[in-house]
Amino acid sequence: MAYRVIIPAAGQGKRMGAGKNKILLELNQLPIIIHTLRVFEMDEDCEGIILAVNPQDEDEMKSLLDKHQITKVTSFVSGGKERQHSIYNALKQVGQEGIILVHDAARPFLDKNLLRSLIEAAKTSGAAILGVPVKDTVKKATGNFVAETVERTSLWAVQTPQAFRFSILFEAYRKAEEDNFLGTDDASLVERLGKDVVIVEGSYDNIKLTTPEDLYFAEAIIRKRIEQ
Ligand SMILES: Nc1ccn([C@@H]2O[C@H](COP(=O)(O)OP(=O)(O)OP(=O)(O)O)[C@@H](O)[C@H]2O)c(=O)n1
Ligand SMILES: C[C@](O)(CO)[C@H](O)COP(=O)(O)O
Repeated sequence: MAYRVIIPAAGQGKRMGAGKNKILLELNQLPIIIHTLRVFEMDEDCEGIILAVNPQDEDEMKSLLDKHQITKVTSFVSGGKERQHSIYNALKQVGQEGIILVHDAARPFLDKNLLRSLIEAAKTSGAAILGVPVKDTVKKATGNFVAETVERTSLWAVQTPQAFRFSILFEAYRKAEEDNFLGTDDASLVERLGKDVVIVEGSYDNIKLTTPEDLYFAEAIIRKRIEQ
C-alpha cells in the first residue's frame, strides 16, 4: 500500500556531543541521514519523503541528496524547537488522505521488510507503531530512590516508523497544539484522542543513535550486514 513518510532531521544532536547535527555524522563512509533515506528511496510503495531540517543544514542536506541520488524527497520544511513541532510543520505541508509514516532520521537501520506489516496494521486500525519487548527491569524513582518496579511482561520499547491514517495523525497534532501537550512520540498524541494504537514487533537493530555509545552498536550492525 502506498504511503508517504515524514523524516524529522532537525535536531541538534546534543546528547551525541559531536558539535553538529548527529544525522550528518558518517557510518561506513555514508552520512546517517543517507542510510535512513535509502530505505524509503528503495521502497516502491513510498510515494514521497517530507524532510524536516534545520535551516543551517539545508544546503548540506540538498547536496547530499544530489550526491547520493535520493529522488523521493518532495519537500523540505523547517524544523521546530521540539521533534513534535518539526513533524507538525511537515504534516501541514502534506495535507492529503492516506497513510503517513513518521520515522526518525536518527534510526538508520530500519528493516524494509517490517514496513509491510506496520502499514497493514495502520490501514486496519488507523495507528500502528514498531516496538520491541523491554529486556531490562524498569523502575520508577522518586529522586534516586526506587518508587515502583514496573511489571515487565507488558512493557515495550517503542521505535519508529509510526504509521497512521493521515486524518487521525493530523487531528492528534492539532489537539496537542491546542492543549499545549508535548509528547515524546507521535502515538502518544493519538492515544490522547482515545484511539487504539497497534504495536508491531520490530527489530532490536532499529536503534536510535542518541549518545556516543550508540555508535559502537551502529558499527557492529554495519559489520553484521556487510558479512551477511
Ligand atoms: N526539534 C527537533 C528535535 C529532533 N528532531 C529529530 O527527531 C529525531 C529524534 O530526535 P533525537 O534523537 O532526540 O535527536 P536530537 O533532538 O538531535 O538529539 P538531542 O535531544 O540529543 O539533541 C531525530 O532524527 C532528530 O533529528 C527534529 O526533527 N526536530
Ligand atoms: C519517537 C521515539 O524514537 C520513540 O522511541 C523517541 O521517543 C524519540 O525521542 P527523542 O528524545 O526525541 O529522540
